[in-house]
Amino acid sequence: MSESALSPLPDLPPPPPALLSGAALFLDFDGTLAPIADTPDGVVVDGELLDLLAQLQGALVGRLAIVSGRSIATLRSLGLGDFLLAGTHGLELAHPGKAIEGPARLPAVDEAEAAFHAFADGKPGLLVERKTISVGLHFRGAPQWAEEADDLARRIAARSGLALQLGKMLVELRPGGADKGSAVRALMEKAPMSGGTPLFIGDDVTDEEGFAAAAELGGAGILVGPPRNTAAAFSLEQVAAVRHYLSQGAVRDI
Ligand SMILES: O=P(O)(O)OC[C@H]1O[C@H](O[C@H]2O[C@H](CO)[C@@H](O)[C@H](O)[C@H]2O)[C@H](O)[C@@H](O)[C@@H]1O
Repeated sequence: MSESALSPLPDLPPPPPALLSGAALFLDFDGTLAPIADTPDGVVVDGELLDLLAQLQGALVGRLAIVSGRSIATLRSLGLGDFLLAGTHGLELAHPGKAIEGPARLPAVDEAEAAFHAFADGKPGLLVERKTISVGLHFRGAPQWAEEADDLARRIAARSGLALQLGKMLVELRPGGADKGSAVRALMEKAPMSGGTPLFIGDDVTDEEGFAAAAELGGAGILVGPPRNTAAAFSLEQVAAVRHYLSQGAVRDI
């Protein structure tokens, strides 16, 4: 029996509100700011969240970035265009009102998308998500296909050179060369994020590189959700707890 099976992972402590003071705040989106929904399109950004983010952005003198697996085009279409955005797991970057910086869509991604469609056709509940420079295969609506979806994505990654990105009930194929950790490091070198202490809040495996980069740079990560092996130092239970935590920063003079 493995050691992890014998000893349950310890609960991480909740983050002290004082961490928000002087923070350069990196926020994951799905599962952190917005609850997980059945499908990618089922997520709505409510006015309360936008107000909270705007207040924090003001209190932190602009040191707030949303770092998501979603493409920047999608984040903007969700109403998040007034914030500094890192999209597609750190591959894309955009300042409010400015052009998106990032690689072009590769032919290999189109081929992967065709292969995902061929696999998903006739299997109700599977969903292919076409993203600007990547493609996802979601099995939240048909978890019985999880293993085969994973096998397929691994095979395509091995022959195409695309990076396999695991997510919540999701496999994704994308160009390599960046992750949420590299996004944190790049953003911390320049205004508005430089000068703050990085604090990364996220729930998914793609957020682990963000937690590690924040810790390396003298800050910390906050894991949203149950205990797991993580580079985060603190945890919050769920989206509502994240919003409550952030609201303490929004009303203080930070
Ligand atoms: O880095 P994130 O902002 O957390 O984005 C990660 C992925 O989020 C979305 O998928 C996840 O959320 C969906 C809506 O709640 C859910 O239906 C799905 O099962 C989750 O995997 C998004 O669709 C992906 O593109 C992001 O990579």
